[in-house]
Amino acid sequence: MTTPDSGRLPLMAGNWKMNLNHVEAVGLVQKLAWTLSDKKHDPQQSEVVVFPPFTDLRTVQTLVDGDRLKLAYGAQDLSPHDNGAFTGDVSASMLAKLACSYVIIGHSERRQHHGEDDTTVNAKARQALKAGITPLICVGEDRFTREEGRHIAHVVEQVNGALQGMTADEVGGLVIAYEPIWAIGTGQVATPDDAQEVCEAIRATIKDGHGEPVANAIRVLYGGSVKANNVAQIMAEPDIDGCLVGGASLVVEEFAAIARFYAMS
Ligand SMILES: O=C[C@H](O)COP(=O)(O)O
Repeated sequence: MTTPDSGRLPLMAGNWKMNLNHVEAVGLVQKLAWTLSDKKHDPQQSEVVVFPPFTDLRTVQTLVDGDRLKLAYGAQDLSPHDNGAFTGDVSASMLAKLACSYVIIGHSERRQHHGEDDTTVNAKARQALKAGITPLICVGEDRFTREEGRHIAHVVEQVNGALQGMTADEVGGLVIAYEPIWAIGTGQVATPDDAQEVCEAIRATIKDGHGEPVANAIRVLYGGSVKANNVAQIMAEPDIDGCLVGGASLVVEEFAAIARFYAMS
């Protein structure tokens, strides 16, 4: 298999959430890099990114740089502010100093537990872009919204809110992850058809707002109970360019298999 017809390099992102201390982070990153190399992972077939907690970022940076690992890394959140009296926050420029390539923004757990709305997500995404870090913006509906049949409208509203006021160039470099909340950590992965329906709507929204070339360039991921045994079906969908993986990214063999979805028959 070669890079998909879309020309978009699949992205397999491992969100560790609030797990692993720095000793465990060293173990996981080393073992992941070793496993991918042992299994002859082809970086032209998928880009692999890990998202450790803030406290592990320096450790991961040192490992990736020192051992020239073929892994990228990013942060799970950032401040919407430049700097100043914002106790506990971490700024985009701090993450840029740690050479983070990506930052997750608007994960449903941030929206749910920290009251983040689309305005916050937009402000954070702008901070990331200003610092040269690629935002990975999460959107997705809860079970109630889906049962009412409002999931597409809900996600489209989140996407438009997150991208408010951005230029086509800025939008073209983003990653958007569709994560239905009811699928996160539940084992209830969305069907490929359901995931495709929403990812297609996300791309259509980008096309309406920013034009076809931008819509064709942007990578749209699916997240929610992705495992080695369901990734191939999800990745077969034309508007899904990768996966945002939680629990399974903490298990090296599982995440390595997900990253190597292209090798599954
Ligand atoms: O960021 C990752 C998502 O929340 C998915 O988590 P999960 O793979 O454990 O369902």
